[in-house]
Amino acid sequence: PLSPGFLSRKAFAFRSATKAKRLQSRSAEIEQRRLHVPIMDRSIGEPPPFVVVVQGPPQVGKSLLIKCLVKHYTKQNLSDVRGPITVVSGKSRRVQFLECPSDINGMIDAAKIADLALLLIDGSYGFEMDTFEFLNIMQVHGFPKVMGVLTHLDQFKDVKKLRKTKQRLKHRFWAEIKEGAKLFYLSGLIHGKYTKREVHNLARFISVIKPIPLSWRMAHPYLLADRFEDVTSSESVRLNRKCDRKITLYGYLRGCNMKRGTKVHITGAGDFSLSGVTSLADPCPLPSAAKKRGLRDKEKLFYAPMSGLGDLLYDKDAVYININDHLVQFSNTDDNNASKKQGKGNDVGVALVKTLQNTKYSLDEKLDQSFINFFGRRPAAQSEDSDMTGNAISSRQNDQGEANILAQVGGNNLSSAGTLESNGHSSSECSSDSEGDNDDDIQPSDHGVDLREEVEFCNGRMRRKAVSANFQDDDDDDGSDNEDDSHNEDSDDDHLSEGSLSSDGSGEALDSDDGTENTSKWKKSLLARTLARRGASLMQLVYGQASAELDNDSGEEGSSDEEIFVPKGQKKQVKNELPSFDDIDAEDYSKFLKVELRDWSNEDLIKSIRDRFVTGDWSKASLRGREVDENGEGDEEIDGDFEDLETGEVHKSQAAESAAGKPGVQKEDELKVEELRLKKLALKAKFDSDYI
Ligand SMILES: Nc1nc2c(ncn2[C@@H]2O[C@H](COP(=O)(O)OP(=O)(O)OP(=O)(O)O)[C@@H](O)[C@H]2O)c(=O)[nH]1
Repeated sequence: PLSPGFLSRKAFAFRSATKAKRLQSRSAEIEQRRLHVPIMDRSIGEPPPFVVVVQGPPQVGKSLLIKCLVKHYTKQNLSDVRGPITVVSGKSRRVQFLECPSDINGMIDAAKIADLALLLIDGSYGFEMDTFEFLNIMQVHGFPKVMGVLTHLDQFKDVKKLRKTKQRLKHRFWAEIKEGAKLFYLSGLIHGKYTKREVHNLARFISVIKPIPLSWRMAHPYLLADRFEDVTSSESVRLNRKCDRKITLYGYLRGCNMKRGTKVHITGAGDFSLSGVTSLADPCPLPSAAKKRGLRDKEKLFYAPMSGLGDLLYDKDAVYININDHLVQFSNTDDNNASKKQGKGNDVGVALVKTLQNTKYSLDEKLDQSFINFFGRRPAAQSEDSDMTGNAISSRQNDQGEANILAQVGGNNLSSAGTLESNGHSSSECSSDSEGDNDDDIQPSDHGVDLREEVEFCNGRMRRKAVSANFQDDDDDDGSDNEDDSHNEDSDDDHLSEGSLSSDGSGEALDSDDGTENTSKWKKSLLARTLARRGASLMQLVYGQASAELDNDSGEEGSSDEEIFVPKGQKKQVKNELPSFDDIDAEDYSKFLKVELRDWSNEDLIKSIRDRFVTGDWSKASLRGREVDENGEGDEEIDGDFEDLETGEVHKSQAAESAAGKPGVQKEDELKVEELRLKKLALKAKFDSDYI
């Protein structure tokens, strides 16, 4: 029989007051969050282009993908991917592609401005550490939309194995990012390019993705410079090569408005004050806007000044027309690949003339600067002038502590990869067991984490494989293949349907609130790895010596042990590099960290700042100070003169005494002293008459 209590209960009603309260506050919180979601202000004009950062380990196909996408949108062949490339991708949408450098500093910079990150993964090799490092960095800067792209899938000869690998990588990608995160497959190359159909589908995906409004970015003005120019007068550069430069930076302003005179931080260069901001004509307007202006007969669909693509350059007060290099054979351009454009190969004569154009110093100057090195030791690296070169997103230092530590090891590996790359990109199998230095497992295994870094020599270079305990890379096992991957064999329609699904926000972004069962432990592992490295002594890593000797090197100048390890010139340079108060860039506060403190027990130093604590005439203040002093017997110099009222003795200042030789000055001083004395006598007489 049903109890009366049960009958009186309503369906879906709360039974516990606390639970009801909790749910109520949660729904109120969700509502508030919805209300406070930052919204892009479209009233000012067209929104700036959507930034797509293409990231991946070296040689994964980043440049090729950007070239293919640019070709898809603009029908233009891009010879070189340099700097941001803006293309019109739809009636009311522009996309700015940016290749993320393979070093950690570049990754940090790129993560700050990415609206969408395309994570390129070499399907034939598997996940590499670069991907996880980039994910970790993005987590710090506000997570944008993320999409994985698998390349090098044509290296699988066996269809079955390809299918299995795709599935394995997809599940791992989901586990690392989020269930349902989009992973795109680029099945191979045709005539050295990705297939048109796949590029088309990827472009459709990119166009449907909406950027996540990140509150910090919405509240701060920032711009990705797509062009920069040094406008310092050549005369001042000639007089002083290290003079303060004036740089003009061009780019789309994002976030909010920038104020005139505000301070800006340029990544890799430091803090600077802005001398002016000007709005220019849009170099890559939307088709609708271009029509309205009616100034162009041909729609311009791209803008990539750093890559040398495009014929017009917009300046503050001028528009420049680029003439193709083959039309002006010997003009001095900064395009290194100019000869390639001609399609005739490298002509010796042309190359000679071009090198002459690039000569900065005459032969005499070069001879003056040259020196003979008797020993094989490298001279202390000369700090060359601080010219900004290349990409506006350049390397930056000392910003993200954790990331920087990763960079130390990552950088080493990458640089070694650079030297090995000259062997060429061979399609040989990984030779992980053929070399003595293989399997340098940097990761200490006693952390109990599921992500491990495995350095190995593969395809002609060093690669850092991201090995997970949960996802075995057992390519060889050809066990039962009857998994349900019919949905995974992607037809193009599959891509599109998934695309529309992910475009409503359920797909790519890593959301910390949900997806608990799929949250991977890679962040934890990276942190553990970083902490482990932090403790390691560089001395020990490089020389295999106990670091104890290093600790007391500051005290012992001529320690013979040090001289073995540190080239003399370099050691001196390191010491000189410590900035002092005088040469420090006062605007860059980060540099204060290394400042040498002054010795404030030094009497002269104290005197040098004495004036800062006194307003008005120092001599009077000093006089007052001395009058207050009861003894009047200090060793300090007396700057003013006074009369001791008790003894009637007149003390003269040293200045007055030294000036005694000059009659004019002496007279004036005597008059003053006399006047003062009389005043004091009058005061004394008044005092005596009152009290005695
Ligand atoms: N077989 C095959 N080769 C590919 C694929 N994707 C890229 N490549 C080749 O890989 C090489 C490197 O491609 P890039 O686009 O220069 O790679 P990247 O990532 O820009 O390289 P870095 O700029 O050096 O980091 C090129 O020779 C490409 O043709 C692919 O899917 N299959």
